[in-house]
Amino acid sequence: MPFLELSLVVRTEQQPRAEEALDDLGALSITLRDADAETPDEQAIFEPGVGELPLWPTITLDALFDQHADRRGLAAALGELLPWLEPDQLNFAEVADQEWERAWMDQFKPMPFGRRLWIYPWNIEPPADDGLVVVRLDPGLAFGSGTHPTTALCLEWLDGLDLAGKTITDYGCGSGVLAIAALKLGATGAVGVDNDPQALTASRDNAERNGVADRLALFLPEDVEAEAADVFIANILAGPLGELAPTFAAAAKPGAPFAISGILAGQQDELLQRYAEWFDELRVDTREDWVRISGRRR
Ligand SMILES: C[S@@+](CC[C@H](N)C(=O)[O-])C[C@H]1O[C@@H](n2cnc3c(N)ncnc32)[C@H](O)[C@@H]1O
Repeated sequence: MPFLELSLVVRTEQQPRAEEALDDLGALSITLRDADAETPDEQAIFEPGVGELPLWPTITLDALFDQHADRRGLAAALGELLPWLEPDQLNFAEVADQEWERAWMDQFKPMPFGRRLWIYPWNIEPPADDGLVVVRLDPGLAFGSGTHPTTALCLEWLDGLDLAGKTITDYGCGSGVLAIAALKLGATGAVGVDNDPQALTASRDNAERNGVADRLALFLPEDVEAEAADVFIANILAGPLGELAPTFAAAAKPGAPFAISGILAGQQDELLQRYAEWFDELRVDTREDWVRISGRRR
């Protein structure tokens, strides 16, 4: 399937906001490159999804959209989200599906999180060891392989909970990695929510791959039909986390442990204030430049 690629050249300090805007507009994947690199060999490529903050002075963000996406509409919406954007910072191209989005899978190795949990690429056979909880994953174009610090923060938090017999809601499920990990750690049922239909497809495929599809219900945000859960987790971005706080409060049972991530260091204070309306025992944990807030529904 070919894609529409929107490339954006920005200064380093503009990158987080530009990436958030592309994500909000529904980019299927976002890759970061050094805009000043002259040869492909010099162009270190960051993993898809929300990126780190590289030291390059200028950065090219390559965002993939559905091939039928409206170029003019995207350019106008970006102009509203990023008022400093000049037309010459933007470029559209059609790209063939060269499976390039999978090239990074070669770098994707088994990774441990917490005491028992491991994420394995779908094409590597895990060892037979009853003490390990293994999630087999093919993120495809959806975000969530475990390589990003925010996913890692969430996986470690899940590994530290007693999930036996519990239900969980994973809001912004991406590849389904968190919901599937929770099910493999003992949760009886999970709800995954994402506003990207491609993420729901990836979550379903991964749930099948892990033999937990019958315990995972998947919804677009507008279609959610689910009771409040025993545990709640959301790894999105600070903006939507702030807006969705009342939705999350309603989705978590009284006393439910909750965690949110996707928060850049420095963005946590406003969220702590907002979530204190519904959640207690709030604490902040950090990994690289990213933050996880956890606590308990009042
Ligand atoms: C950073 S990824 C997290 C994926 C996975 N849960 C993980 O931890 O790796 C965020 C996901 O949230 C979804 N998302 C962003 N804004 C959303 C919103 N307002 N409602 C539902 N999903 C949203 C994106 O499509 C994306 O799949």
